[in-house]
Amino acid sequence: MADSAQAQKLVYLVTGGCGFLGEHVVRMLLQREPRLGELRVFDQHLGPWLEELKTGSCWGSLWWRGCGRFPNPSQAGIPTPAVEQMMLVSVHMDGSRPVRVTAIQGDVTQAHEVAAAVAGAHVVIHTAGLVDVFGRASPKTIHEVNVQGTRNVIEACVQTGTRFLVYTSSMEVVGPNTKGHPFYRGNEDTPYEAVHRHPYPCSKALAEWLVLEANGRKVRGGLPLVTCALRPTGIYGEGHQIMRDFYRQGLRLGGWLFRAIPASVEHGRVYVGNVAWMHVLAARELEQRATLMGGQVYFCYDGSPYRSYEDFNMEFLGPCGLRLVGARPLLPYWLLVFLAALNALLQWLLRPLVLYAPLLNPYTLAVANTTFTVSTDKAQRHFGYEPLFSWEDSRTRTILWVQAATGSAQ
Ligand SMILES: NC(=O)C1=CN([C@@H]2O[C@H](COP(=O)(O)OP(=O)(O)OC[C@H]3O[C@@H](n4cnc5c(N)ncnc54)[C@H](O)[C@@H]3O)[C@@H](O)[C@H]2O)C=CC1
Ligand SMILES: C[C@H](CCCC(C)(C)O)[C@H]1CC[C@H]2[C@@H]3[C@H](O)CC4=CC(=O)CC[C@]4(C)[C@H]3CC[C@]12C
Repeated sequence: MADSAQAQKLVYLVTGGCGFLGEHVVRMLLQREPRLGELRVFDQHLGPWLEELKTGSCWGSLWWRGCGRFPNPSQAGIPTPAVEQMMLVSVHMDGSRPVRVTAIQGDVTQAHEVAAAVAGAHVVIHTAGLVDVFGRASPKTIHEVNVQGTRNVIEACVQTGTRFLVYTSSMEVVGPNTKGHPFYRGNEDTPYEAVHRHPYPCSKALAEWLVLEANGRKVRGGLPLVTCALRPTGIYGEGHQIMRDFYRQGLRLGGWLFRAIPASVEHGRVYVGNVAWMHVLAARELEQRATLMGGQVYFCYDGSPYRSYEDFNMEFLGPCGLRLVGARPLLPYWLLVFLAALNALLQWLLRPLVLYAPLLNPYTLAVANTTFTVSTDKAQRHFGYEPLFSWEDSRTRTILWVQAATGSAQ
């Protein structure tokens, strides 16, 4: 954004701002976005950590809960959302100047709630999504949140005049595909047959397409919308629930995990702090580099090593006392396929009675068992991204989190 606007304070909205990635994006913006004037955190479930922002702030006295009014609602004739909100005032980590943080409890599937939250924002970072590959939610719900929710965000930008939209997509919009073709250290231009059947990747692919297609649409006031999509591979780091689940599973099994996937199958992983940093940089650079970045996709990458899903997890779980048994998978692949199919059948049979959603199902097995890694520098070339955290830092931070989250610190 223009130099003359150096002093201009920008309003950012982060949807899904209380999720695993969203929280890191919010904290990163507060720490590293000098032009941040107001930060709106929109989520269906507001996290208690938002209140820590207030505690950590010397401006902490200004705080309302359930005030029911949004600061800038009438700007585009948008009604205020009938949701609980809280406002608090926080500061940058360097204590330089205040930033207003507004937490908005809302649902992206509700167009009026999204429009009210977007009104007056300069930039929207849309990370909210239903991440479900285990069959916990129905395909319809996944579609509503991921596709209709994204459509609502785009329409809200157009209606209210917000020009910059960064969408959190996923590697899953590319693959692994249903045929199990490997994607070996590919980039954004690598040809690949992207064929999906599972509701989650289908929804992410459709939502990404909507976002990219919206690039260039005229927003209220006549200027063009500028959009881009970031595609993380498997994200890890502080707050990664599946990592914690694997740790607990290992503890239940006496400190052992059993190899199910060959070590030669590479699964792309990226540290959450770097994914968040990439979002902040992309959002910052969208105006200045609109022609270059508008309508583009970027894989998220950093210096995390290429490993199998299980070997990668052991980088963190090993130092927490777990061991991975077997240089090769202990069970033959056909048996895993059978067990995954059995799980799917049980899920279907039990659905009227109870939700049975184990980690192993035909889809997760196929993803874990198909090489999918990226090697690219597109984000560096287009908007100057360099990972903020080295592999060593990312690893240490994640280990400390697993230890703290599970009480395994020695
Ligand atoms: N976790 C991963 O490995 C990857 C995640 N992604 C994408 O990153 C984004 C964030 O994912 P995570 O942080 O892992 O998931 P998460 O589940 O921790 O966070 C998603 C957030 O969105 C919120 N949300 C869900 N439905 C909502 C609704 N209807 N209205 C408002 N908020 C709603 C949730 O409350 C949650 O706070 C998602 O869009 C996901 O598709 C992409 C690649 C990899
Ligand atoms: C849960 C899977 C591991 C199961 C191992 C098994 C079959 C031996 O029990 C996870 C393996 C790969 C994960 C996915 C991958 O990292 C890509 C993703 C991207 C997203 O956008 C959302 C999450 C996920 C689908 C992720 C989900 C867990 C795995 C399938």
